[in-house]
Amino acid sequence: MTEDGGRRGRDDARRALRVVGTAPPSTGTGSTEGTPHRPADDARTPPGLAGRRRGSGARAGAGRIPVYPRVPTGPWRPTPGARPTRSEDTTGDAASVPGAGPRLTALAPDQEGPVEGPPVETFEAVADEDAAEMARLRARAERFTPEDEVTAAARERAAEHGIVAVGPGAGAALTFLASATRARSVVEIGTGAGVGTVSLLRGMPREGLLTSIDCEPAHQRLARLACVEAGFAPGRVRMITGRALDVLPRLSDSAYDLVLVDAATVEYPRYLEEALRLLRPGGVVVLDNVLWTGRIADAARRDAVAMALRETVKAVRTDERLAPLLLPVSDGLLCASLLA
Ligand SMILES: C[S@@+](CC[C@H](N)C(=O)[O-])C[C@H]1O[C@@H](n2cnc3c(N)ncnc32)[C@H](O)[C@@H]1O
Repeated sequence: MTEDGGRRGRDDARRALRVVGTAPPSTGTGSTEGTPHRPADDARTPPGLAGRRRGSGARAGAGRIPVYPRVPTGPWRPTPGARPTRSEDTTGDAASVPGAGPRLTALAPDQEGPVEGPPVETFEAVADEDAAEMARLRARAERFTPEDEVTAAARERAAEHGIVAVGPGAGAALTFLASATRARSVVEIGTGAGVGTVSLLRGMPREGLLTSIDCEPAHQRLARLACVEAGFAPGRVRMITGRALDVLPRLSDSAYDLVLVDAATVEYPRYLEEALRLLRPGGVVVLDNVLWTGRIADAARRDAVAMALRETVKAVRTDERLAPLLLPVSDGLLCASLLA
């Protein structure tokens, strides 16, 4: 595609985002739904582990897991055009970054009340009959690639521990993307019970290394078990325990082929920025749960999760450096490749 063609397409995409106006703020239900409960030790020197930042990131047998107290947070605000500040000093071991280890749980933005702000942009409305037909097609696509016993067991453990694993369709898409891009170095933000981890590893070449970040060590134990059951050597995965936004700045610029985002939804805009910094040209970022079981399209929802997801979707659609694609599998897999 020519540059003009690319720009025209993106202009169309921008127009397709509907400005819905200032919808009445949702009151917040106190529910944690929509904030999927998303979890240092590898002797291998991973590709891209920091200590050697290149440039400034200028391109633009686990038991039952206890329920931990929520981390109090201030209200989330949209951050148009903002880049997170990162310490210049990024030397050190990513496994010992501040924030590693403490017991955290995903944020509960719905409990923080509505977010005030500019008019909401969301997806175009779809006629009911179209939606019903699409739902049927999606259900078929979801069952097109049946899961094996290993994945089914990992999924069951995820459910037992309250972890929202990637859906079957999304898992198949991850294997496909890792294989099609021959992804040798992959970052997974949100290890969970390892359903996504195993899906990615199955598509990666044998020499590939997957770096997986989660703030819950217990979740990472479940994921390790899933990897062992799937027959992957421990050296194929580097688990880093810590908060994603503490760990990610320590990974090197332009060193990764694929980044999967599946942790705290309210942090998606910042994960996206980090992911674009980590990717090499031609690399692919994949964000799970962007359709949020359809709730993202409801303009009346102005809570932090909805706002963060919309901000992320808009950023991916309008960034001229990216070739975006929304796969309506599972809960919505937003993909984008970084144009070379
Ligand atoms: C939706 S689950 C990931 C599911 C995983 N992809 C799978 O398929 O099994 C999200 C994970 O992100 C973790 N998480 C939530 N907030 C986080 C944060 N701020 N930093 C790191 N991990 C986080 C949770 O502990 C949880 O294991």
